[in-house]
Amino acid sequence: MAASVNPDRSEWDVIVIGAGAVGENAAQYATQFSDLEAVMVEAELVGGECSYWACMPSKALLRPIEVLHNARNLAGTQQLVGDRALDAEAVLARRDKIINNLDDSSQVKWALDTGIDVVRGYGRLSGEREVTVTTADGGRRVLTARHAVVLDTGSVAAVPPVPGLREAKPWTSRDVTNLHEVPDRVVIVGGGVVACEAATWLVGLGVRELTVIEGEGRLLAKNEPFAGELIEQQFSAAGVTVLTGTRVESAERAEVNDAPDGHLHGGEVTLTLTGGETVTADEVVVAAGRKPNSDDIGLESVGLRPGGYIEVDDHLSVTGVDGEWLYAVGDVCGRALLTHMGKYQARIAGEVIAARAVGTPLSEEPFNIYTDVADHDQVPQVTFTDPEIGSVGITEAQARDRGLDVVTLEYDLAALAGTYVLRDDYVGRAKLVIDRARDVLLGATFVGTGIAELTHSATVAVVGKVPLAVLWHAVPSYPTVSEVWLRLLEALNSQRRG
Ligand SMILES: Cc1cc2nc3c(=O)[nH]c(=O)nc-3n(C[C@H](O)[C@H](O)[C@H](O)COP(=O)(O)OP(=O)(O)OC[C@H]3O[C@@H](n4cnc5c(N)ncnc54)[C@H](O)[C@@H]3O)c2cc1C
Ligand SMILES: NC(=O)c1ccc[n+]([C@@H]2O[C@H](COP(=O)([O-])OP(=O)(O)OC[C@H]3O[C@@H](n4cnc5c(N)ncnc54)[C@H](O)[C@@H]3O)[C@@H](O)[C@H]2O)c1
Repeated sequence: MAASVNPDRSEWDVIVIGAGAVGENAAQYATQFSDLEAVMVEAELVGGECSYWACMPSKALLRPIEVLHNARNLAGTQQLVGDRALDAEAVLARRDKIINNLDDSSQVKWALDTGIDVVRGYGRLSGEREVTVTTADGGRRVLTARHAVVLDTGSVAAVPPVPGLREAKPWTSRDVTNLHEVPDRVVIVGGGVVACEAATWLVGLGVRELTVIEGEGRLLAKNEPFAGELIEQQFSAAGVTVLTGTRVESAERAEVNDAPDGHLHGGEVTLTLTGGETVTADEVVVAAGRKPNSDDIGLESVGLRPGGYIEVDDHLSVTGVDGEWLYAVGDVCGRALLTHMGKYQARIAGEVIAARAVGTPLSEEPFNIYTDVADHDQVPQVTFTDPEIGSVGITEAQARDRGLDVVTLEYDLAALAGTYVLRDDYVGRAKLVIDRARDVLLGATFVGTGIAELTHSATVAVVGKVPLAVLWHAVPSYPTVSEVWLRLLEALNSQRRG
């Protein structure tokens, strides 16, 4: 949908460069309770990576796999589904519906209906409060902001500097979430969140030979160690080869093509690994982290160095720029590369912009709407593997690295009545990291079916610094997975009495 904005208009109160889910929130929060007017400049699709190439398509692909696995592992439904495979075509069709066939009309309509303008084109800062937009036809449009410019330019998949890898035109997260053909043999470079989720749906969709190569000593290295270990066990049981502590030395692909996202990018590809071992596959997926989109957005025009994550303060103002007019939110600020955290930052930035525009002082009280608290060690995340991983706060290793005196508790989730009825072969584990002196939770990790929704209870406990003595009175319903709270607190009580 073409954005219906007066082509001669050049001034708004707020300009947001990048209309990802995060940029949309920044524009909304800056304008909804103020007299400010905002425009979003978008080079591709309004809704950004999350809506079309990341969260939404990936979760659309994973959901049928989870349902099938649950049905396969439950006497009664097991007899119905047997070992039948998913209807891959139907799963891909549902994925396409969920991403609106890469059509952003409904998101543009939302913006315009909300009173937020949209300018299509590539935006670059070209001075203080000034953005120059290059349109698809090569035209240029200079926009000025009366109050603020917000950078929400996101990130792209980082391709490690391995000889031959870039030339092999590997799949990235864009291809693997938008796949249209299911390769027979796949090798994934990286063993983090993107890799583990993608491995889950690739196997579910029928990839016959899958190898995951992770440079660190374990999968999902940012989580508590048991999370990656449980996922590795599940992958091995599904026939996936997991090579940890292994790096790719070189890649070779004789035939490459210009096929669009999600189609094979050439003939077979061979990766040579540390030690000289080789892996050959029909497609290679690079899932080795992200790179911020900050190289070519005009940062130099306001005295900042291009490239890298853009540093912000807790009001999401870009540091090193005077006048409190430049903000950065979402992946490009590097605080937490997650949609929900980016949107939280955007809500803060929007409120700050609206307040500063009318001279309202920003509250310095804890837990106000103008200050980023959660990005400091209170970030929740759910990884939708099978089993799922939910975590919030810091791990035991992070706590100990900071010299904190912590108590840890672990519990086998399979030992609960709530999980016993959920799935016949339940596999799962929970861990709490407790600050001994303050008797509050610093971190929690749950691995298991049905834990995604449990994660928020831990987030409330961590952010609210709920004393464990108080948590004892938060009684979990029976029989639910939440009963793990009771078991963990019982374990703590016995430790203390013991
Ligand atoms: C495979 C995958 C799965 C994921 N799943 C989850 C999940 O389940 N949950 C979760 O919380 N997070 C998930 N993430 C992370 C999440 O996608 C990102 O954190 C989120 O998209 C960041 O939002 P953003 O608005 O900052 O950036 P983006 O979504 O990247 O949006 C940036 C926008 O800016 C535009 N843009 C860039 N430069 C310019 C410019 N110069 N001018 C104009 N427009 C520009 C881009 O076109 C884009 O639309 C996933 C990521 C991947 C890769
Ligand atoms: N469910 C979710 O919330 C979800 C899902 C997907 C992605 N994300 C977000 O997207 C971001 C990007 O995910 P990601 O998985 O790309 O990054 P990541 O940082 O989580 O994992 C990348 C992994 O690749 C490994 N690696 C890097 N270079 C390598 C090499 N040359 N050889 C082998 N291994 C190598 C790293 O050691 C690391 O473990 C994450 O920060 C995550 O927050 C979130």
